[in-house]
Amino acid sequence: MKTAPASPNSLFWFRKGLRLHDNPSLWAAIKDAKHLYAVFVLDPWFLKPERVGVNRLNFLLQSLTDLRSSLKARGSNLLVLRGKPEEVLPKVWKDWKITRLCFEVDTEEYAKERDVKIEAAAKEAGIEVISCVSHTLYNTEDICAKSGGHAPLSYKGFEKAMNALGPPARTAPDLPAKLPPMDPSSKGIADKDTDVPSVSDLGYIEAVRTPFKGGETEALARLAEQLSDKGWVAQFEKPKGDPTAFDPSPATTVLSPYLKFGCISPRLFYESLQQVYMEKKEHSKPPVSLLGQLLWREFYYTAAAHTPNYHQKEDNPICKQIPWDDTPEFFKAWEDCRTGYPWIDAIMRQLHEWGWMHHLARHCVACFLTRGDLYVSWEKGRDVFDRLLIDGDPSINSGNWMWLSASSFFYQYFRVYSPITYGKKYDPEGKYVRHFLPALKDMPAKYIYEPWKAPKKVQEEANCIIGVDYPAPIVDHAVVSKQCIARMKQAYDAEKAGQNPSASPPKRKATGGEKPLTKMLKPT
Ligand SMILES: Cc1cc2nc3c(=O)[nH]c(=O)nc-3n(C[C@H](O)[C@H](O)[C@H](O)COP(=O)(O)OP(=O)(O)OC[C@H]3O[C@@H](n4cnc5c(N)ncnc54)[C@H](O)[C@@H]3O)c2cc1C
Repeated sequence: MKTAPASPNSLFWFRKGLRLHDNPSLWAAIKDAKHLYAVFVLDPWFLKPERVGVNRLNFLLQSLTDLRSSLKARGSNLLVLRGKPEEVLPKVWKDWKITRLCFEVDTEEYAKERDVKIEAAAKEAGIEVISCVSHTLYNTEDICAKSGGHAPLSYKGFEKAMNALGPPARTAPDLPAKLPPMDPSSKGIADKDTDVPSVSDLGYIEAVRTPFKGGETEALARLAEQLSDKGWVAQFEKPKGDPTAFDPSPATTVLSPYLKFGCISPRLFYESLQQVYMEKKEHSKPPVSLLGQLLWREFYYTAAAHTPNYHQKEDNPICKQIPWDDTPEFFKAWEDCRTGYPWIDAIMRQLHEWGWMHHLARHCVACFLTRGDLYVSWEKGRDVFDRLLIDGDPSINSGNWMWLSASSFFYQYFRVYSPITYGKKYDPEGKYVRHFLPALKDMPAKYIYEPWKAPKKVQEEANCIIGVDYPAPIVDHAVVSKQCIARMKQAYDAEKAGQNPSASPPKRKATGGEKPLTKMLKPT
């Protein structure tokens, strides 16, 4: 057997885990290393506005810029390479005489397939490969092992498995102030095209609008700031909290995009929370506490990594086979913020502009698209979120969409969010709606959630004619929500009886029994 060289030339491949703190794979890369080459590979497959929206791409590039300057401060650098990792990496490991390759474990389906290929090619080239778990609190396989060999499908089951494992591993120590250098004579390391590009360099023309900035520096500051109000942390309870809060800041931490890209370590978040709880003995508990939220992340990661076909309805053993409708006009109206329900359209506008919305706001639009009103497949909504969210994270996203559409995890399909009264409860004046839908900014509070009910004169005074300046509702919630519940019951019953309801989906036209309100409710 070939033994690893005493002073390896290490290649560290950043993918997620865009941070220097708590980075065990980076520690493995620098151990006794003579040289360290840190790279990120921009795969052109992802770099398309129809796959990744401008806000998330920009967030990623900001994170890379931040990482680059942190590495430079430690005598190293980050080289941004372009192309398919399977092609780019073998080229550089030959050029740079690499003998050790390190990266963080990624449990997403596409990443696992890619990493298996890279690992095999590296080993073939005589390169030692080391990868460590640090994107999740636990190795998802260990959770499954404590849960009878499968992913727990309830939070209780998850907690039981987790408790059997004990607390997660401690965060890795801080890295040394100086990292091993690159060999200055190495081919290509000073090339301009290894700099971090901008979104426009990558062909994006749309403006970046999200107020959130990517990077480890920003993430650490955000974590410190959010946890500095210890009373708030101790009392945190979801689903309490205001989904309409946006100015000056939302009601939850907005750590999700930083966790998605690994700008912040989940174990650092975990340890920081434990410190607060040590001080504040009276505190909320999972699943509703802030720690509970972090554990939901872990729950979905475990389910995704150990469920075949998790990201689709078909052949997914945990997903109910509900025969959703194929009504592209409904789907498009939802995606383009044109349902005529201000609460729904404002949330979708926040998604387009910020790439982030409060959890309960996500609930409302996901319920509306699927089992609540439009009866469109969760996979379609998931894809829109996947493209536009700055925290778009496949394991969490698909899991929550299955939950909200009552396809898995949650089965109370008869509990539907009202697109009229839900937002009003938190924000009777409609500040949130006015901000994200300026067409309605002068609509009196009385009509802000149901502008089609405003008399013509009121609409004129508000400079917002329904059907002209803002659409009339595409469906009548009071009617369609009842139809949807009945259809969900039918689908559940069919599944119980062993039938496959997907085989013959009942037809439902956009202009069916419920009549689109665009025609039904003429503005008076
Ligand atoms: C339909 C739908 C789709 C979603 N898609 C995503 C997604 O793509 N990426 C994503 O990170 N979250 C997703 N969520 C979960 C949740 O809405 C966000 O994680 C949360 O709103 C992010 O805001 P925050 O960081 O302020 O959360 P906080 O309440 O401050 O929670 C802290 C962290 O806990 C985790 N967390 C919180 N809620 C959940 C949850 N329900 N499931 C899993 N982890 C959770 C997140 O990592 C979050 O950053 C989705 C929810 C729904 C209903």
